[in-house]
Amino acid sequence: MSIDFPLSRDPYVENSIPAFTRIEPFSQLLIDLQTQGWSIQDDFFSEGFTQALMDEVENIQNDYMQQAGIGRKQDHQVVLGARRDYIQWIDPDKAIKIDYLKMMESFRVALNRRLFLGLFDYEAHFARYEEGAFYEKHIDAFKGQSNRILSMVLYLNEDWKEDDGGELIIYDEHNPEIELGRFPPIKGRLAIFLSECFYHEVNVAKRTRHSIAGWYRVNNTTGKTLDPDQ
Ligand SMILES: O=C(O)CCC(=O)C(=O)O
Ligand SMILES: [Fe+2]
Repeated sequence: MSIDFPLSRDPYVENSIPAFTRIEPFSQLLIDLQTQGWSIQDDFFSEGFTQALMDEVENIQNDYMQQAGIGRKQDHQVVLGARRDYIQWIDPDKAIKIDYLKMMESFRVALNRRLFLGLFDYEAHFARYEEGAFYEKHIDAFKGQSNRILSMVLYLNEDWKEDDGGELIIYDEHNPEIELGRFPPIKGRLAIFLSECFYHEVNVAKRTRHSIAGWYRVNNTTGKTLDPDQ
Protein backbone atom coordinates (compact mmCIF):
# COMPACT_ATOMS: atom_id res chain seq x y z
CA MET A 1 0.00 0.00 0.00
CA SER A 2 1.33 3.44 -0.81
CA ILE A 3 0.60 6.64 1.03
CA ASP A 4 0.20 9.81 -1.00
CA PHE A 5 2.12 12.76 0.35
CA PRO A 6 1.66 16.17 -1.20
CA LEU A 7 4.51 16.96 -3.60
CA SER A 8 6.97 19.07 -1.75
CA ARG A 9 9.57 21.12 -3.60
CA ASP A 10 12.91 22.26 -2.31
CA PRO A 11 12.59 25.55 -0.49
CA TYR A 12 13.18 28.60 -2.66
CA VAL A 13 16.65 30.10 -2.27
CA GLU A 14 17.16 33.86 -2.54
CA ASN A 15 18.33 35.01 -6.01
CA SER A 16 18.38 31.42 -7.25
CA ILE A 17 16.38 31.90 -10.45
CA PRO A 18 15.80 34.85 -12.75
CA ALA A 19 12.53 36.57 -11.86
CA PHE A 20 11.92 37.67 -15.45
CA THR A 21 12.36 35.95 -18.77
CA ARG A 22 11.60 38.89 -21.05
CA ILE A 23 14.45 41.24 -21.87
CA GLU A 24 12.37 44.32 -21.09
CA PRO A 25 9.69 43.06 -18.72
CA PHE A 26 8.18 46.48 -17.99
CA SER A 27 8.16 48.11 -21.42
CA GLN A 28 4.66 47.23 -22.73
CA LEU A 29 3.21 47.80 -19.31
CA LEU A 30 4.65 51.29 -19.11
CA ILE A 31 3.28 52.11 -22.57
CA ASP A 32 -0.20 50.85 -21.61
CA LEU A 33 -0.19 52.85 -18.39
CA GLN A 34 0.83 55.96 -20.24
CA THR A 35 -1.77 55.58 -22.97
CA GLN A 36 -4.78 54.04 -21.17
CA GLY A 37 -4.04 53.89 -17.45
CA TRP A 38 -4.33 50.11 -17.15
CA SER A 39 -2.71 46.95 -18.51
CA ILE A 40 -2.96 43.17 -18.45
CA GLN A 41 0.31 41.28 -18.87
CA ASP A 42 0.52 37.51 -19.10
CA ASP A 43 3.65 35.63 -17.96
CA PHE A 44 4.96 38.72 -16.22
CA PHE A 45 7.44 36.76 -14.09
CA SER A 46 9.44 33.71 -15.15
CA GLU A 47 7.76 30.32 -14.79
CA GLY A 48 9.99 29.30 -11.84
CA PHE A 49 9.47 32.54 -9.96
CA THR A 50 5.69 32.42 -10.44
CA GLN A 51 5.73 28.80 -9.25
CA ALA A 52 7.66 29.73 -6.09
CA LEU A 53 5.05 32.39 -5.29
CA MET A 54 2.30 29.82 -5.89
CA ASP A 55 3.97 27.33 -3.56
CA GLU A 56 4.16 30.04 -0.92
CA VAL A 57 0.52 31.13 -1.06
CA GLU A 58 -0.89 27.61 -1.41
CA ASN A 59 0.87 26.55 1.76
CA ILE A 60 -0.42 29.33 4.01
CA GLN A 61 -2.98 27.88 6.39
CA ASN A 62 -6.18 29.88 6.87
CA ASP A 63 -5.21 30.37 10.52
CA TYR A 64 -2.29 32.48 9.35
CA MET A 65 -4.51 34.72 7.24
CA GLN A 66 -6.91 37.44 8.29
CA GLN A 67 -10.33 38.14 6.90
CA ALA A 68 -9.95 41.17 4.69
CA GLY A 69 -11.75 44.34 5.64
CA ILE A 70 -12.67 47.45 3.76
CA GLY A 71 -10.40 50.45 4.22
CA ARG A 72 -7.06 50.57 5.91
CA LYS A 73 -5.90 48.69 8.95
CA GLN A 74 -6.84 51.25 11.59
CA ASP A 75 -10.45 51.47 10.47
CA HIS A 76 -10.54 47.81 9.68
CA GLN A 77 -14.04 46.47 9.38
CA VAL A 78 -15.14 43.20 7.91
CA VAL A 79 -18.08 43.74 5.60
CA LEU A 80 -19.09 40.34 4.38
CA GLY A 81 -21.57 41.63 1.82
CA ALA A 82 -18.84 43.50 -0.01
CA ARG A 83 -15.80 41.34 0.16
CA ARG A 84 -14.92 37.86 1.27
CA ASP A 85 -11.28 36.98 1.00
CA TYR A 86 -8.47 36.07 3.35
CA ILE A 87 -5.22 37.99 3.26
CA GLN A 88 -1.68 37.89 4.55
CA TRP A 89 0.49 41.00 4.22
CA ILE A 90 3.84 40.33 2.54
CA ASP A 91 6.83 41.04 4.78
CA PRO A 92 10.46 40.30 3.87
CA ASP A 93 10.74 37.30 6.18
CA LYS A 94 11.34 34.52 3.61
CA ALA A 95 13.52 34.21 0.51
CA ILE A 96 10.70 34.27 -2.05
CA LYS A 97 9.02 37.26 -0.40
CA ILE A 98 12.35 39.11 -0.18
CA ASP A 99 12.97 38.54 -3.89
CA TYR A 100 9.38 39.45 -4.80
CA LEU A 101 9.64 42.75 -2.90
CA LYS A 102 13.02 43.41 -4.57
CA MET A 103 11.46 42.98 -8.02
CA MET A 104 8.61 45.30 -7.13
CA GLU A 105 11.17 47.81 -5.96
CA SER A 106 12.95 47.70 -9.33
CA PHE A 107 9.56 48.17 -10.99
CA ARG A 108 8.87 51.18 -8.73
CA VAL A 109 12.13 52.76 -9.87
CA ALA A 110 11.25 52.13 -13.53
CA LEU A 111 7.78 53.64 -13.04
CA ASN A 112 9.22 56.76 -11.45
CA ARG A 113 11.89 57.11 -14.09
CA ARG A 114 9.54 56.69 -17.04
CA LEU A 115 6.27 58.12 -15.79
CA PHE A 116 7.41 60.54 -13.06
CA LEU A 117 4.87 59.13 -10.64
CA GLY A 118 6.86 59.91 -7.48
CA LEU A 119 5.99 56.51 -6.02
CA PHE A 120 7.31 56.16 -2.52
CA ASP A 121 6.66 52.58 -1.50
CA TYR A 122 4.81 49.37 -2.20
CA GLU A 123 2.53 47.33 0.05
CA ALA A 124 1.06 43.96 -0.89
CA HIS A 125 -0.75 40.95 0.47
CA PHE A 126 -1.45 37.41 -0.58
CA ALA A 127 -5.17 36.87 -1.04
CA ARG A 128 -7.27 33.74 -0.93
CA TYR A 129 -10.84 33.72 -2.20
CA GLU A 130 -12.48 30.46 -1.26
CA GLU A 131 -15.34 28.98 -3.26
CA GLY A 132 -18.19 31.52 -3.25
CA ALA A 133 -15.98 34.51 -2.40
CA PHE A 134 -16.09 37.73 -4.40
CA TYR A 135 -15.33 41.44 -4.11
CA GLU A 136 -18.06 43.80 -5.20
CA LYS A 137 -17.46 46.76 -7.51
CA HIS A 138 -15.18 49.28 -5.82
CA ILE A 139 -12.36 51.71 -6.30
CA ASP A 140 -9.06 51.30 -4.41
CA ALA A 141 -8.50 55.00 -3.72
CA PHE A 142 -10.68 58.10 -3.57
CA LYS A 143 -9.19 61.21 -5.12
CA GLY A 144 -7.24 63.22 -2.55
CA GLN A 145 -8.07 60.81 0.28
CA SER A 146 -5.56 58.08 -0.21
CA ASN A 147 -1.94 57.61 -1.07
CA ARG A 148 -2.56 54.59 -3.28
CA ILE A 149 -1.63 55.46 -6.85
CA LEU A 150 -1.24 52.17 -8.72
CA SER A 151 -3.04 48.89 -8.03
CA MET A 152 -1.50 45.60 -9.12
CA VAL A 153 -2.79 42.06 -8.94
CA LEU A 154 -0.77 38.96 -9.81
CA TYR A 155 -2.74 35.73 -10.26
CA LEU A 156 -1.45 32.42 -8.96
CA ASN A 157 -3.85 29.70 -10.11
CA GLU A 158 -2.92 26.54 -11.99
CA ASP A 159 -5.32 25.47 -14.77
CA TRP A 160 -7.99 28.11 -14.17
CA LYS A 161 -10.98 27.19 -16.36
CA GLU A 162 -13.63 29.46 -17.84
CA ASP A 163 -16.27 27.89 -15.58
CA ASP A 164 -14.24 28.65 -12.47
CA GLY A 165 -15.48 32.27 -12.40
CA GLY A 166 -13.44 34.69 -10.30
CA GLU A 167 -12.78 37.08 -13.19
CA LEU A 168 -11.50 40.57 -12.56
CA ILE A 169 -13.86 43.02 -14.25
CA ILE A 170 -12.43 46.44 -15.02
CA TYR A 171 -14.80 49.36 -15.73
CA ASP A 172 -14.33 52.40 -17.92
CA GLU A 173 -12.61 55.34 -16.29
CA HIS A 174 -15.15 57.86 -17.62
CA ASN A 175 -18.25 55.71 -17.37
CA PRO A 176 -18.07 53.05 -14.64
CA GLU A 177 -21.19 51.37 -16.06
CA ILE A 178 -19.20 50.22 -19.09
CA GLU A 179 -17.03 47.11 -18.81
CA LEU A 180 -13.60 47.33 -20.34
CA GLY A 181 -12.96 43.61 -19.96
CA ARG A 182 -13.27 40.44 -17.87
CA PHE A 183 -10.03 38.72 -17.03
CA PRO A 184 -9.82 35.20 -15.60
CA PRO A 185 -7.18 34.95 -12.82
CA ILE A 186 -4.82 32.69 -14.73
CA LYS A 187 -1.36 31.76 -13.48
CA GLY A 188 1.24 34.44 -14.19
CA ARG A 189 -1.22 37.13 -15.30
CA LEU A 190 -0.68 40.62 -13.95
CA ALA A 191 -3.35 43.33 -13.88
CA ILE A 192 -2.35 46.91 -13.19
CA PHE A 193 -4.41 50.11 -13.14
CA LEU A 194 -4.48 53.62 -11.69
CA SER A 195 -6.06 53.22 -8.25
CA GLU A 196 -8.15 56.40 -8.33
CA CYS A 197 -9.49 55.97 -11.82
CA PHE A 198 -10.81 52.45 -12.37
CA TYR A 199 -13.73 50.78 -10.66
CA HIS A 200 -13.30 47.02 -10.66
CA GLU A 201 -14.86 43.88 -9.24
CA VAL A 202 -14.07 40.23 -8.57
CA ASN A 203 -16.74 37.82 -9.77
CA VAL A 204 -17.74 34.94 -7.52
CA ALA A 205 -14.98 32.33 -7.52
CA LYS A 206 -16.16 28.74 -7.96
CA ARG A 207 -12.93 27.31 -6.55
CA THR A 208 -10.11 28.61 -4.38
CA ARG A 209 -8.51 31.60 -6.05
CA HIS A 210 -5.04 32.89 -5.11
CA SER A 211 -3.40 36.20 -5.93
CA ILE A 212 -1.12 38.94 -4.71
CA ALA A 213 -2.77 42.36 -4.54
CA GLY A 214 -0.46 45.32 -4.07
CA TRP A 215 -0.36 49.10 -4.25
CA TYR A 216 2.30 51.64 -5.05
CA ARG A 217 1.88 54.66 -2.86
CA VAL A 218 3.05 58.22 -2.59
CA ASN A 219 4.09 59.69 0.71
CA ASN A 220 1.46 62.12 1.94
CA THR A 221 3.07 62.67 5.31
CA THR A 222 2.48 66.25 6.38
CA GLY A 223 3.45 67.94 9.61
CA LYS A 224 2.68 65.73 12.57
CA THR A 225 0.49 63.24 10.78
CA LEU A 226 2.41 60.19 9.74
CA ASP A 227 1.13 58.30 6.75
CA PRO A 228 -0.61 55.20 8.08
CA ASP A 229 0.87 51.82 7.30
CA GLN A 230 -1.38 49.46 5.34
O1 LIG B 1 -8.09 39.97 -7.07
C1 LIG B 1 -8.46 40.80 -7.89
O2 LIG B 1 -8.64 40.52 -9.08
C2 LIG B 1 -8.74 42.21 -7.44
C3 LIG B 1 -8.60 42.42 -5.97
C4 LIG B 1 -8.98 43.82 -5.54
O3 LIG B 1 -9.65 44.52 -6.24
C5 LIG B 1 -8.47 44.36 -4.27
O4 LIG B 1 -7.91 43.61 -3.46
O5 LIG B 1 -8.65 45.58 -4.05
FE1 LIG C 1 -9.50 46.55 -5.63
